[in-house]
Amino acid sequence: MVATDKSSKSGVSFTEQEALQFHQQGRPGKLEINPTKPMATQRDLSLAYSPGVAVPVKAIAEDPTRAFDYTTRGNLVAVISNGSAILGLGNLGALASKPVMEGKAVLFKRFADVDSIDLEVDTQNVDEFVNSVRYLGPSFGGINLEDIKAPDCFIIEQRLREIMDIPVFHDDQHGTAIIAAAGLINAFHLTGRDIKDVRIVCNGAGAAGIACIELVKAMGVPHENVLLCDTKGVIYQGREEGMNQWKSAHAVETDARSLYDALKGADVFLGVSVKGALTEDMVRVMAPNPIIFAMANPDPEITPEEVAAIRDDAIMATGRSDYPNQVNNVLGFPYIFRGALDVLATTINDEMKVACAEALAKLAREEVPDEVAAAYRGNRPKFGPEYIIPVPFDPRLISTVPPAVAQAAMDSGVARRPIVDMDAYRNQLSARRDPVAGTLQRIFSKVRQSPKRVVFAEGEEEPMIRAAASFVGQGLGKAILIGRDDEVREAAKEAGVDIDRPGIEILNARLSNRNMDYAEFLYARLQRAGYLYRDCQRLVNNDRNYWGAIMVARGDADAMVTGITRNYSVVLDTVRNCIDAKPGHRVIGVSLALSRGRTVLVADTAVIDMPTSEELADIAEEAAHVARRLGYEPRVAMLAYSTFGHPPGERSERVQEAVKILDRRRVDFEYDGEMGADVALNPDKMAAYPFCRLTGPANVLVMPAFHSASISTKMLQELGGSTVIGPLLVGLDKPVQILTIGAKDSDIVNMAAIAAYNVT
Ligand SMILES: NC(=O)C1=CN([C@@H]2O[C@H](COP(=O)(O)OP(=O)(O)OC[C@H]3O[C@@H](n4cnc5c(N)ncnc54)[C@H](OP(=O)(O)O)[C@@H]3O)[C@@H](O)[C@H]2O)C=CC1
Ligand SMILES: CC(=O)C(=O)O
Ligand SMILES: [Mg+2]
Repeated sequence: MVATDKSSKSGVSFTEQEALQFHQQGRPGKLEINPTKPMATQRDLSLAYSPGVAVPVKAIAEDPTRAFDYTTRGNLVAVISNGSAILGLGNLGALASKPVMEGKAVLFKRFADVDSIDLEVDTQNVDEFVNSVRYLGPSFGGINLEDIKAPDCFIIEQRLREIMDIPVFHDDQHGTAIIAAAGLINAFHLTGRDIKDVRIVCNGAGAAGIACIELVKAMGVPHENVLLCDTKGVIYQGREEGMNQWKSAHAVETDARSLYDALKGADVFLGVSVKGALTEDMVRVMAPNPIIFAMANPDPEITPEEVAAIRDDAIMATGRSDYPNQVNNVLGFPYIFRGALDVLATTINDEMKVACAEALAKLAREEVPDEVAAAYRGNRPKFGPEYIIPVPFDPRLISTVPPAVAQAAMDSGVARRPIVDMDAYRNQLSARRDPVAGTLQRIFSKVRQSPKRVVFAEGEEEPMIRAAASFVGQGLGKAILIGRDDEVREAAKEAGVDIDRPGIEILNARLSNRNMDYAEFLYARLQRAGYLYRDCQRLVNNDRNYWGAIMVARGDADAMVTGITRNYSVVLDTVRNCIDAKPGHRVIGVSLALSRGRTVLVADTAVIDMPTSEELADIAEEAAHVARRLGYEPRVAMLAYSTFGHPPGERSERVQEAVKILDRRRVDFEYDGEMGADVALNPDKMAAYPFCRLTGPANVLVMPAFHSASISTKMLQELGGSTVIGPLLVGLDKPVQILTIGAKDSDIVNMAAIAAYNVT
């Protein structure tokens, strides 16, 4: 396929082939199902399946609410579509809608830890669709209808809501309306408008359009102040063409016939139609300080650039993540369902929707605290025209929106299991956030604020090329691919990457005029280590890792990633021949192990084989420093097979001695040991040692030796389901990150960002 660049001025760009590759790589698609109970022994099987499973069966038969205790039902939402209105792409059928529905399912998981499965129902017949869904009630805690065209969606939703005793929510209607309402509340606030006086034009009289204007009218906008338009123009009283009962309900008496007519003097444009539907001429005739929400996906009715070119007084929002003010239902559905599921709500009613809109609007008006600022691109956002709505990555959403929704469900009498302790509930919600994404998001945001030039040393390798393109596409900086021009181009073609996009440079070391300088630089460092000038020349010319590391050492690049084709220790030796340790630091490897609700740093996972006590203390200091760079307040556990002297042994004594060294150094972080990993991580076990100086479970684990560090992180990854990032190489004077052989392009991008962020 021809590589078409889907780019925008704000940085995130990709080719069509990259989008396909993203979906194809690894397991095709975006989700898989994992068991939550062990299935290892005969006993496990007896409990999970016959005969043990009969016990919950009988319990549920006696009391159906027990299904929420013994099955996935309470946390499971189906995303169901027939593909009749896929985004703004039209009726492309059930199968073609699957990528969107899978996407929605993973967003449920990512943002609110709601398990979700997509179901594509292959019928365009309303009755058949209703009948396919109505009998699925026992399987799910909620039904999210998606991308079903109007007016069918109104009938389908209404019928299913009547029949089913779980929330049925057509997100394109209510999700969109809720988020748009939140944005409007704030835009009115900023422009000093009274909701009773505003004149709104909504283009698109489908699922999203009808729901948006119903909600704004419910909020106080007078009926006659809202003009609704569709492909035939304004919906006026008496119009006959292309009408249905839902449109008729919003027909008004007016002389306006076209969208242009309707927009003369209008305060608000709500676009839920198609790309390009709003023209510059139309924007010109709107009232001063117009509010323009161009929400069609994937491309808006008009772009912010186009609006900015003709007037500077508009408040502009789109449905896209790469512009300010993203009015997208992803801000709503994960949290609305989270709140609804957590109180076993029978439905999602208007009170819950309004509570969600108000909670979102309020959040955007609040000061952005430090730990949240990092989730926003560029500078810390401040409530204003460019920031009227929180961004999807705002980590506060999970602890603020579901409680508001749950409270509204309780107050309006639809909660089957009310929440007793709201504060405790908020804390539980925070722990549901995916820490992998949170940590990386923070790093990515920081790097975007000061983009770097990063060497991707193995420039002829396809994963490196894809990673370089993704790094540049995400606005993280410039990528320098080291390799022969024609080889890199050939590999880029295979990878579907537009290698000539701005921000990517191909550098052929052999042809560079810096060869001699670099060889001399290397010779000066290695001449007393048995290397001849010629050896250095050969290394510089032939070994891309030497070239890249010297570029970084000399300041010709800011950072480097490499390692997908060579052994870690070989690359590490190369790097150390070119770059020293930072003065006063020790070079070590720190791995980040991320599992649900928890991130721990493990050290040293890369360099020192059998550390002495002195070295263990150094490792603790380095790792604590990295923890702080990553935004964690370190609580360091010095690990051993023993805990506080028992059972005794030589390895444990070394660790005890390391603790004494840290005492003498008067370091400024919490540490203690020696202790076992269970004591370090489990507060109940730590409680058996009341003298332990850690104030909570450790988040930095210093291993007694390289082998235990390496073995334990690999086991965590393979058996424990943790994501392990690293080892990150820390303590070097200039940032270089080494990957493991066979790393995927997404791992490379993460490491490149970490290198650019410079954790040291
Ligand atoms: N940002 C967000 O969160 C969301 C955005 N959307 C976007 O909103 C749009 C509509 O989605 P949805 O309501 O589900 O789709 P529907 O198919 O239900 O409705 C589409 C509506 O748009 C109208 N329309 C199409 N082309 C034009 C045009 N050129 N000028 C005026 N009206 C037009 C149609 O008119 P007619 O009735 O005459 O056929 C119809 O009323 C899509 O682009 C979708 O991506 C949807 C949900 C959420
Ligand atoms: C965001 C969404 O649901 C849509 O565009 O259809
Ligand atoms: Mg949709």
